[in-house]
Amino acid sequence: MIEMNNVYKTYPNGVTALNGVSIKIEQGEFVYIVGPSGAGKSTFIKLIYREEKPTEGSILVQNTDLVTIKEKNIPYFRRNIGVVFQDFKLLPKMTIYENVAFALEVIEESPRNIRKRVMDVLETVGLKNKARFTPNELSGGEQQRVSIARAIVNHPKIVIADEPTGNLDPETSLDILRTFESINAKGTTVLMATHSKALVNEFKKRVIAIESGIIARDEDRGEYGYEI
Ligand SMILES: Nc1ncnc2c1ncn2[C@@H]1O[C@H](COP(=O)(O)OP(=O)(O)OP(=O)(O)O)[C@@H](O)[C@H]1O
Repeated sequence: MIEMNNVYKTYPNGVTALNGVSIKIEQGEFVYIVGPSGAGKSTFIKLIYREEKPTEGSILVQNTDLVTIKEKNIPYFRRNIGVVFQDFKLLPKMTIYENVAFALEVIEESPRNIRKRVMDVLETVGLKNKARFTPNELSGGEQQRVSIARAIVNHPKIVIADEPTGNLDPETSLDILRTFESINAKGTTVLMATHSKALVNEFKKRVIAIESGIIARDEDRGEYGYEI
């Protein structure tokens, strides 16, 4: 579960990105985070995986208090969470296999387990046959599927995606959305910040709209609600 209570975030330059946010997201939900550019969506997301710390308020994620968590415990906490970015963030000199395996090697899995888990997850995203390729030999949609594989290979409870379809065409975006739906169907919470009106209005989910650092709307099966 994700729970924020009266959260404020002011960056060191004085910009207040979140201005009193309270929200509860249960395990297994699929939530779109929408809102105008600069509204605070990425900040909201970064607070959940403890990339940023709130200035005020409380945040509980998977029973971990993200205000009092010790620095040395942050890597353990992050094993609960897979993160997917708009620009994929793949390592260009590594193969697809290595990009995904890297996420496991850093947590000291045995080589045999790593091989099985990486090949299983590449199969899940439909890229088993491209394991030996490097990222620049893949299409944008395929690269995004690799980054999703990397995010889910540890079986996290929560997957967070910050504009995962921002660089992809509509057809490929649909494919990525379906991949997230199948991850969600297995019980993983999915949070997706997006500017895609088409996806939000077609695949109805909970919609949390952030505007000027506050929650402006929170609707089950909501609409995108902005003109683009
Ligand atoms: N590291 C930072 N330091 C200072 N200000 C920041 C930082 N990150 C974000 N901001 C500011 O906080 C506000 C909210 O930014 P945020 O990235 O959360 O918005 P967003 O809703 O994700 O926008 P977009 O849709 O354009 O990605 C903006 O005014 C932004 O300039």
